[in-house]
Amino acid sequence: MAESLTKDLDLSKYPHINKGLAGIVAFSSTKSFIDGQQGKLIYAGYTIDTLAENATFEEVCFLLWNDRLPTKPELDELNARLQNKRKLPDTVLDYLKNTSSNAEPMSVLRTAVSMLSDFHKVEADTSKEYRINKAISITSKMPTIIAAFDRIRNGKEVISPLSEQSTAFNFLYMLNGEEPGEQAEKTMDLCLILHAEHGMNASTFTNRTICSTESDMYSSITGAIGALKGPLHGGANQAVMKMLLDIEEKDADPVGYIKERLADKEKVMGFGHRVYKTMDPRARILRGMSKQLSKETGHETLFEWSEAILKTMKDEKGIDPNVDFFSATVYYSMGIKPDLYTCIFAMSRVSGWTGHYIEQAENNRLVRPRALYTGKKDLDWVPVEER
Ligand SMILES: CC(=O)SCCNC(=O)CCNC(=O)[C@H](O)C(C)(C)COP(=O)(O)OP(=O)(O)OC[C@H]1O[C@@H](n2cnc3c(N)ncnc32)[C@H](O)[C@@H]1OP(=O)(O)O
Ligand SMILES: O=C([O-])CC(=O)C(=O)O
Repeated sequence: MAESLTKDLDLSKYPHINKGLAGIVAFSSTKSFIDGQQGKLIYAGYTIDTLAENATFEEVCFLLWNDRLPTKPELDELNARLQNKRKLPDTVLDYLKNTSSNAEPMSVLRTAVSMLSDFHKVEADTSKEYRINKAISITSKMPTIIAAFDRIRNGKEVISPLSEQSTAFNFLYMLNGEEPGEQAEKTMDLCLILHAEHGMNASTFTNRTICSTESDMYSSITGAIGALKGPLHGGANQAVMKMLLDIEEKDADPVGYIKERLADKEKVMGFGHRVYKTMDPRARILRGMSKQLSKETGHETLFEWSEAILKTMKDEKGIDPNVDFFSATVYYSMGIKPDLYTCIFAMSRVSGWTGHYIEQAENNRLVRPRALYTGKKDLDWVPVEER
């Protein structure tokens, strides 16, 4: 029942706090469905396996923005619109050139996306088409920001985006300065599909909360990037790689390393999930990709350690890997620097965030939960000299 507009809640009747909002259903959504017991994930009707096998990232974008797959002419049109909007405004490029080479890539991405709003008039246009246009613009520019920053910090020339090819192809081209092969493009495309959407996770919730104040899409996506950056959320993928490289550097036994972490009550990155109580279906797909790529690129040891860690976590804690665990070794095998992994996650998840933004804006109510006050009340004022 809707909260009364004339009467405040009696908080004494709500003594239970759902810490971390666990189990609270705050929105309805057509974007994705997760069965945490069965390990099933659906984007707008299609299982993640169906999409991984058949879709392109651009088709997934269309699906998340329109709740249906595109026809061929619609997909061609979306591809062309994404390709045409990849170029960054000079002011954003200047920012990337002037930022410290030690800056965290996710912080740079967050600031650069926020800067993009300067180049869009704040209009009272609330049409779906207008919002999709903004979603296309942000989605198409995020890969350019990430690749340009990485090249600048390594003293390399920035590569201008292509006005053709897929998001995955163009990103790898701008990052590496050479055209990717078919397999590299396909792997990156698959990673983008797998990370695109995941219900009411922390960054999507942040994005919808900002949207609910009738703020603009750039503000929502900027906030979402900030939420994704943390190691309990998207930041876990780079933390996984840091852990594997630490094991390598210390010449440690991966099983002993993990057992020590657990004995110290530390979290092992890339494991556990608020919703999944079994293997994350994306981790299952990424595991296969990691196995194949590690073999092809001579990183089999990293894959073997990952498998040993997986078994140890299952045996010791009964906890399964999440999407961030095997994506780390997939990106590593592709030669991508670990501190870019969360940016790649963001470059995909922006499709889900913007889909949720549109959905929230079309059926909005201000997000405003309550907190149970546990402080003192009605204290007497003590002048500053007497405290
Ligand atoms: C894209 C994504 O955001 S996927 C998640 C990425 N994050 C990570 O990989 C970070 C590591 N994982 C975690 O910190 C957690 O599993 C989270 C944050 C993802 C989920 O957290 P919650 O649902 O709040 O579960 P919570 O942290 O309460 O864990 C429940 C129990 O499992 C344990 N546990 C959960 N995850 C882990 C882990 N990765 N390593 C060790 N123990 C863990 C907790 O210590 C806790 O044990 P206890 O009951 O004995 O205290
Ligand atoms: O759903 C969550 O809590 C975390 C997330 O974004 C994901 O797993 O992709």
